[in-house]
Amino acid sequence: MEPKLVTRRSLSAVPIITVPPQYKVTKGTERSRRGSRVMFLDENGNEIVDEESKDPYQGHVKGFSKEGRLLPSSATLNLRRRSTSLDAARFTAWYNSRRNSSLRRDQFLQSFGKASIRYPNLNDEDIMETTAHVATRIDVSAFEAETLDGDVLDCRKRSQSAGPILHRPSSSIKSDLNAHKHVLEIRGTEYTGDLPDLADLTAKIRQQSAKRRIKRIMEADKEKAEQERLSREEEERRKTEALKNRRRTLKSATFAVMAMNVSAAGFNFKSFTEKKKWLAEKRSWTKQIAKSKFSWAIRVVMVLGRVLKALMSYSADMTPETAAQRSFRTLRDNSEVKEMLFNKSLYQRGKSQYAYVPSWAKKILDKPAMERSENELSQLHSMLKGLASYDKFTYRIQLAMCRAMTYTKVEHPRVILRKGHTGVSFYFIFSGSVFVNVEELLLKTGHVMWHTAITLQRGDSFGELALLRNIKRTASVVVREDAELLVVEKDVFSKTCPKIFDKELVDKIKFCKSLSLFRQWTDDALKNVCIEAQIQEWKANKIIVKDSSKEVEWINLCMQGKCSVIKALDLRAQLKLPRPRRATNEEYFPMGLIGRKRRTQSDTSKIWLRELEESLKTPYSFNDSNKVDEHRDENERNTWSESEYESSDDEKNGAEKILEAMDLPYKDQPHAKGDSSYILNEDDEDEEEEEEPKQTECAEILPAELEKRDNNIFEDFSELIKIESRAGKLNKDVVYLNIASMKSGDIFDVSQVLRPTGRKFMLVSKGAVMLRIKRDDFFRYSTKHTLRQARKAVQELDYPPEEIIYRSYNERCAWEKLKSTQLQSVMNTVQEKCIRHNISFTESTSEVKRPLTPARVDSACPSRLEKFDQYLSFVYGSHKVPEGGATSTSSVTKTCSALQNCATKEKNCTLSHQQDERKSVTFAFGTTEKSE
Ligand SMILES: Nc1ncnc2c1ncn2[C@@H]1O[C@@H]2COP(=O)(O)O[C@H]2[C@H]1O
Repeated sequence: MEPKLVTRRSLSAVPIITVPPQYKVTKGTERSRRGSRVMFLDENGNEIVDEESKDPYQGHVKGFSKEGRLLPSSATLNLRRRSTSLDAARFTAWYNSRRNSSLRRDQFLQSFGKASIRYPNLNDEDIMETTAHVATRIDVSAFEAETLDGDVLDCRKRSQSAGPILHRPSSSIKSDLNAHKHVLEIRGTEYTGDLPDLADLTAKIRQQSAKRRIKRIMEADKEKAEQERLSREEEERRKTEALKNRRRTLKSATFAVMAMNVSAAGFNFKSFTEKKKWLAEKRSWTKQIAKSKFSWAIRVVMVLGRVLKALMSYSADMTPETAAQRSFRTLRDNSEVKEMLFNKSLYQRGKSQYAYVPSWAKKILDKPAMERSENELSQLHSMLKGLASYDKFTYRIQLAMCRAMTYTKVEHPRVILRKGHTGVSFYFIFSGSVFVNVEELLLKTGHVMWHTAITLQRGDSFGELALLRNIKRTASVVVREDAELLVVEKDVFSKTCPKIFDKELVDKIKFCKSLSLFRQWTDDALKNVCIEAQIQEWKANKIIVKDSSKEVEWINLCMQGKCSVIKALDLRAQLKLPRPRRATNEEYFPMGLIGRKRRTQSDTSKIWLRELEESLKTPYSFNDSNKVDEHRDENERNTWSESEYESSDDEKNGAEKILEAMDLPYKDQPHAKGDSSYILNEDDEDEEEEEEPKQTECAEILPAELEKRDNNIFEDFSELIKIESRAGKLNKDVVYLNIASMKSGDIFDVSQVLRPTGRKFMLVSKGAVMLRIKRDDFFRYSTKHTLRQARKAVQELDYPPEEIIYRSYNERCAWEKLKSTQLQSVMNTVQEKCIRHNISFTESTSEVKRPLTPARVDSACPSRLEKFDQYLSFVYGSHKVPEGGATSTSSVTKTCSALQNCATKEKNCTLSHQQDERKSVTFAFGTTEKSE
């Protein structure tokens, strides 16, 4: 008997239960009671309908046919439930999971228990085929056991005699249900396929359904949110629209009202324009008033500020000094708290150093020596100034080295020099650091070991020994940190530099010998002082010393050319002149101080070297006739000559003197002289205290800034006056007076050198060559006797005291005033005459009506005075000019006699007490000196 395949869509996924004849079907399962309808189909697949009610039969089947007869035992009843969507979903999940397993399709169908399944993925015909031969074998229990959890029957209740019972298992039954066992039990050995794991299946279905549910919920939420958003937007749009409409309506209403008003009032275009104009004017007045009020307020604030400032300064002047202030001032004056005070200049100097060689300097250093311009050399020189080893050379040697040096960069751990090699260059370290390694003989063990003698860093130099002593390299130099080196070649360093040094030394000694200050000095002492001394050339108008009371490190002597000694007179401060400070002997005679300087040179191009050597033959021509050394013993003076000096110095050539000036602590060691290749060491233990090189942090400075910096140091005098004036247009309280001029052989502020007075003078060059001697050296090599002599010699050279300078200035001012008054009176008389004679003075069209003033006459001298003469002759010429021309007129005579008187008076009063011309005070206003 073939079961009929139910193909109706509504029943498509609903399993059909075939009831074997021997079973009774009990009507009314739990599920059916809850709504899953159970249908009974006959063997043809038709619904069994209740005879009486004509409704589909839903009661239990007790083996009756639809006619109420008992069905034959062979009859088959198809019992089916109405599907629910849940069933279909579960089935799909189940089917999918099974399909993916290794279960064969027929087995699946078998295991599922039905052939009457319709599912889109299954071919109807396939199912038909399969179900045809399996349907008979499948019983209700098998289906029930395999079907979804809700429909699993409790097979334990089943008995051979009892009919199948369709009911929902209770949860307790479900929990310990072991379905596959029952399936096997039911199926016997016929079934060989995989058995579904019900727990897995259930979990999977639940999981999937939960996921779907969540997805559905999320989608619903999303949709809801979207809808809400849309509705909100719509709402807003509607609101805006409404507002717009309202405004539009309002506008049109207002316009209508206005129009009505205007038409009612009778609009007058003229009055409207006037009113508009008036309103604009009113606005501008208001603005102006506000502006003027504001400027008034500013002015008031400024005036108040000034008043307050004045009051503050007045009160500061009037406030008595507190005890603490007084004691601090005393300490400061006595230099006892010198270290405590912040030295700004030192700080600035530190800042201006370079960390690395700047690119512009590298460009210059790349050029051949001959192509480097003077300007470039001075830029290089400015950059190198401050390097300790560079500063030890004299100015001319520094310049020679600047012309010749090259740049090189070496990286760690390169060996720059090797012990025993022939020396070819001398090196300055600009950045980085190097080890100097020497071979050391340990006397205790007899071992020779390499030992780092020193770590050299920025500002140090090396490689001089082999060049100056003409020996092999005495040590190896290895790069410690990547280093930038400035290299000076052997020719320049060992030949030219000593020559320059020798030449300069001879000049220096010769010059010093000609001065009274060094009259009593021995040759050796003089030579020692001169090794350290420096020759410097100065252009006109450069400030050599800005404040003599502070810059006491050097003694300045004029070798050649001229300089002016300037006193900046602060007119406000004249009433309380500073009391000269008396220093202790120790402070000003530091016999134990040590100071050093050095000189070197270098280059590649031989032409410039030859030129330089040629130029060395010309000595500095300092003025011997001007020397103050009038009382000097003629014989003693004659004993000194260049040739004698040279012959007396045989044992020390220029190179050795340079080494001396370089002040190297190791220069006398045997290895440094080439006598031994080892340093002898009695200690076995290496005590290596490596000093960390201090790298100066600083920014790169461009040449322009460098120039500026140099200008700050060696300022222009005219610049200085400009700067001073800038503060308050023209600073009338400070005047610069030229109190003396220096020529060859003069010493600047010599009294300050021997016993500082704290007086401030400025030294300005008019184009000069100066010799700077270190003050410490001067005192180190001088004896009591020579000092006494020096003091006596320089007594006459002191500058006039402040009182005298001040008085001279006042007298000069009085004279100027008198002069101008007299001139004015002459001018007035002349002008009166002109007017009386009704004659116009037609000197030039632009000056016709302008009265002549003394200032104008003064500024135009002498041409103006000539004109004045012409004018007088014109006036008197046409009306009988008296004999003798203009000068014989009474007024002019009167003027001349007045001028004469004034001049005499001035002459008398100008430093009448000072006979020496050095002490005459002339006046410098700005850079222009007004000579009498
Ligand atoms: N003991 C030392 N301490 C510091 N530097 C040294 C010492 N010995 C030699 N040098 C330097 O190392 C350089 C090696 O080459 P030079 O001999 O030409 O010059 C040498 C000096 O500049």
